[in-house]
Amino acid sequence: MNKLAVIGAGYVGLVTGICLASCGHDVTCMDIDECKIDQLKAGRLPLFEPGLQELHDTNTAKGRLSFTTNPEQAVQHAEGVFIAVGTPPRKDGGADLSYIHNAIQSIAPFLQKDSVIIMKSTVPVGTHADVKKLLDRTAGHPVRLVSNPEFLREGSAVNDFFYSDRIVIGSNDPSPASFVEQLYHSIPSPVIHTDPQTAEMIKYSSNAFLAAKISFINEMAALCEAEGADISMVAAGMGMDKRIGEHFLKAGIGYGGSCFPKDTTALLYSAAQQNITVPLLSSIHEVNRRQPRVFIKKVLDRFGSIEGKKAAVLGLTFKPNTDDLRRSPSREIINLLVEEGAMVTGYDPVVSVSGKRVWQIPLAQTMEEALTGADLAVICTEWKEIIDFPLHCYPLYMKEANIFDGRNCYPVSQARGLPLFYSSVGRPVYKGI
Ligand SMILES: NC(=O)c1ccc[n+]([C@@H]2O[C@H](COP(=O)([O-])OP(=O)(O)OC[C@H]3O[C@@H](n4cnc5c(N)ncnc54)[C@H](O)[C@@H]3O)[C@@H](O)[C@H]2O)c1
Ligand SMILES: O=c1ccn([C@@H]2O[C@H](COP(=O)(O)OP(=O)(O)O[C@H]3O[C@H](CO)[C@@H](O)[C@H](O)[C@H]3O)[C@@H](O)[C@H]2O)c(=O)[nH]1
Repeated sequence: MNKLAVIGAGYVGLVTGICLASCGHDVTCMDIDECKIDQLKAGRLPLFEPGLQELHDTNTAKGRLSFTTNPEQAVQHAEGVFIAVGTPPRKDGGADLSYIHNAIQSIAPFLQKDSVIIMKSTVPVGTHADVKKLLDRTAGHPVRLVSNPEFLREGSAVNDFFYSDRIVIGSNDPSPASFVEQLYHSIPSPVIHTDPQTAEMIKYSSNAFLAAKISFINEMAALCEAEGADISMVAAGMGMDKRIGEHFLKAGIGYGGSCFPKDTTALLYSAAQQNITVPLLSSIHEVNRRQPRVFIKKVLDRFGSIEGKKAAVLGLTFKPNTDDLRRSPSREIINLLVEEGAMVTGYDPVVSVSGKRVWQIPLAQTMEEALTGADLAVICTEWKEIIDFPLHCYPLYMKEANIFDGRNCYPVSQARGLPLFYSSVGRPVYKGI
């Protein structure tokens, strides 16, 4: 068992720290955000992630987890130090590495001579070499640095950590690489060892490929609508081919979140820096950018104008089982509805109860409240609560049950015979009114 530090107690930092504590390691999580650390010290997680609070409580009780804002305290005895700070997009699309640089500068003076720094943050190819130089210079001695990108998904992060499809370890030196591998010894996932730049590239290529699957299926959905085919069945039929695979073929209003949008643009930026044309990559991004507007056109086609209409937007987070609103397609959908003059009320199973004020719109406390008196409902996130809310209940609350389902939550057959209008993505429209 090892003494570890995690720098950055955000999504990845907390999942990494708490799960590694569950593997038996002694972990200190450090963040510059005092509110976050105070909250963590008081036993509350600053984010919603199924299963994480329970693991946090167990490991805190066992004395394996602690939290601090002090970099020296975090790293002075640590054999391994994970860097998990953000790498948000800059205006030009490139990744902003200033948080990485600041984190390195704050910890380097306090590192043990033989400790291993492990890069969990998603960083552009080539960053490893630059960070290594910065580390050596600031620490005043050579520091061992390993690239260890993270592949967890929000909403299923705990499971993804313990049952990861692979653990990628990028290093030119076998000794720190095997140190990192043994940290994960209780996790039954295959390990792939590469050089650092290949590890960095695996992360970006994986996200770009998954984003490509989504943009591809969304483009096919548009064709399905024109031809009267059903994208759900098309995806099922395609996915049965093992070479294609069934996952990430759900058509909808496009991908959001803190990763796909920023990582595809960062890759585009890197390609431009290298003077390499990447038309496929550009299209993935472009198709996704257009997707909310394509969806709202269905609303406008139905109503002509939505000026003064009451719209309920169901689901605000970028996907279910998280409270993360970063780059959520719901935001663009809401902006477009408001731009067209609609009066929007939002509902989200997690955000509504949090008491947060989101995007300047009123939030209802229940789905029924959001739907009451509405002229149209737009489903943006496939929360279980929304899927479980039967289609036949919409007309009970709405002024007129015009439902625009951006996540294909219901089988179209469920609409049959009901007094409602049901339009989804890539599937036949049902006009019961
Ligand atoms: N969110 C995901 O699902 C996910 C999955 C895989 C990889 N990633 C990558 O992991 C990295 C972190 O993402 P995230 O979603 O956890 O970000 P986040 O914004 O949730 O958390 C980052 C944290 O780092 C802290 N921080 C900033 N500067 C610091 C410093 N100098 N010292 C200590 N703490 C500092 C911030 O206060 C914040 O709490 C990114 O590179 C992201 O691309 C994210
Ligand atoms: O078939 C699909 C699958 C996903 N999405 C959307 O794609 C976005 C991202 O979803 P998902 O990938 O499940 O969530 P993230 O938590 O953003 O995880 C992605 O980004 C992380 C950060 O890099 C990686 O670690 C994960 O492997 C990668 O899946 C969400 O808006 C989803 O609604 C679709 O529209 N259709």
